[in-house]
Amino acid sequence: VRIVHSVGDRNQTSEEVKEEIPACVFQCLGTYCNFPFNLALVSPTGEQYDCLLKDLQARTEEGSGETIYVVGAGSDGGDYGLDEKDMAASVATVQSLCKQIDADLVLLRERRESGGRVRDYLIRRRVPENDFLEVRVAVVGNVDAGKSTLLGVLTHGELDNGRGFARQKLFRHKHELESGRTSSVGNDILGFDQQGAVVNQPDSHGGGLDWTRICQRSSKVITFIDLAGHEKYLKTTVFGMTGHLPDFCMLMVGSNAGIIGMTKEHLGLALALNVPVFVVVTKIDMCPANILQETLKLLQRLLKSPGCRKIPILVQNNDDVIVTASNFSSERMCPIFQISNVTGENMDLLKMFLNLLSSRSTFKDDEPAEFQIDDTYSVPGVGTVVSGTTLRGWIRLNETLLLGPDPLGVFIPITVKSIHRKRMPVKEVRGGQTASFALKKIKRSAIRKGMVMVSPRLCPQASWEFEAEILVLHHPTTISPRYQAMVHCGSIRQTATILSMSKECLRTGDKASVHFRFIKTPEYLHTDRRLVFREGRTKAIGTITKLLQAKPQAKTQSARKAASQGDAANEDAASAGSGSQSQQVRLHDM
Ligand SMILES: Nc1nc2c(ncn2[C@@H]2O[C@H](COP(=O)(O)OP(=O)(O)OP(=O)(O)O)[C@@H](O)[C@H]2O)c(=O)[nH]1
Repeated sequence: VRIVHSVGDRNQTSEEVKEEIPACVFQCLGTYCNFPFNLALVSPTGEQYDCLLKDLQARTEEGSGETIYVVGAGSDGGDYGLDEKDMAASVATVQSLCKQIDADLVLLRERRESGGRVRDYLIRRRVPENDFLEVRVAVVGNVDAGKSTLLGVLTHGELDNGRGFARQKLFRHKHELESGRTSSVGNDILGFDQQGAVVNQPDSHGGGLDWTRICQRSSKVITFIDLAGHEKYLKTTVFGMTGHLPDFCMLMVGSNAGIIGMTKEHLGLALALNVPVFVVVTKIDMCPANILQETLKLLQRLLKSPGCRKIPILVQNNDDVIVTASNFSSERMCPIFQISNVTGENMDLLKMFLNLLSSRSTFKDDEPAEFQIDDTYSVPGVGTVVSGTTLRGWIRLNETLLLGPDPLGVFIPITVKSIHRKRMPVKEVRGGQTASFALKKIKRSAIRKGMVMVSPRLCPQASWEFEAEILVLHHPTTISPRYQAMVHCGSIRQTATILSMSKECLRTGDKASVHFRFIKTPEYLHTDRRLVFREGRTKAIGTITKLLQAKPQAKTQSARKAASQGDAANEDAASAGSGSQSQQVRLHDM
């Protein structure tokens, strides 16, 4: 549980406190220094100020550039409150701390407690122009739950009429997406400025959204990964949940229809992949009260069940939003919103919550780059373009990375010709950010989803075989060696065969160590990565425990031929002209 920082009890004097504090409390060591004394923010000593600053730095780093900060609460988490004068002094201290780390302070709420006022602030670091915090939210739920409608309402700022008005806008947008310039998984963006106001403004003529403008004005951009609700698209949904690395999952439930169809399936998938889930119950304007209560009751029961072990919280007001958002990354808390896309009821609570979500990806400056490819494009005049997620490190323009593995397990050097982030040209991207790269000297057909581009420092190797600890969630009969099913791991999606297992056969609910082998090509894998193993209604989840390496092989004749064809194709693309900027801007990176 992310602990909301609390300083400023009213129960002790600073002098009493100083005597009690062991010296180690002041050695921040990069962790929180939770002052067990009052007035820490009112008039901190130099040493205390430094400690508070280090603490704030650590907390904003952990929260990918932001944190929720409580002024006037007890160090034990209890609310004590400050009088007006001490509150003003404390806020001045926090403002000064924020200035040091180039962050802004936004008041979220003020409460009155027995000892005075308590305030919650959002502290958000300023981002350079053309940069923004990025949070990915996968949108799942059964057909007709109102997914497209909600995304239309959120991103276009106009309410629905209950007959598909809001989603039409999205479809117009999607139609653009479908004209070959996007991934098969639809996505939409919602930008928030530094104060938490929505910046999306569709143009008055076509109703489209200018992504570049949104990104330029935003401090934070939420990307909704709109996954299909229909069962026949489950493969795409699983790919979206594993390959697009969502930070969070928004599970939509129609209040009148309840928990039907794919709802449980999608929830199970999010749980299997350890993606924190929040639920949005829609259509409350048209649902009789008793049916709504029944849906909520069943939903809460499902979330609390041993399979889910969540703590459902019905979000009713701003206080609930702040509490749930502060503790959401813990995965156990599961906020439930009840909204109407037609009347707009509770939409502000949902927007406030989205603004407070911070990315779960952590970033270290010195890590070697790793980028996973989830889609490829061939853009006239530009050449081959790949889109995907930067898992770690920095990737810069004109940098040379290793792309692979090809069917022989070989990685080849590749140069990044241009980079786009949300359709905006940029010079670099870093871990946690999605991007599109135009690549030099490679044919689109030589690249497939699941390949990676990594720093040569990583000396990447491809694996045909691996071991994983798996848990069978569902299988109608038994699984035994030679069984084949689709392995989803990150953006890898390939059939694998079970070679051997630590048990003779596996049934629903069984756990085992399993030795897999890919059937078509070796893949670039990591231990500790989650995987989903599925075939029809059969599903298992697991974690990779061991890679069984296939040595990188010397280039064979056919590989050389493929590479030279790539060169030729690329030269063609280059000679077709380089008026690429506008075309690339239209590209849909995630
Ligand atoms: N009255 C009312 N109607 C709604 C609400 N939300 C969505 N609808 C309507 O419900 C219908 C289905 O909504 P969609 O947004 O298409 O549902 P979906 O979940 O995206 O469905 P798929 O894309 O097929 O998975 C549309 O006619 C919407 O106008 C709501 O809050 N209230």
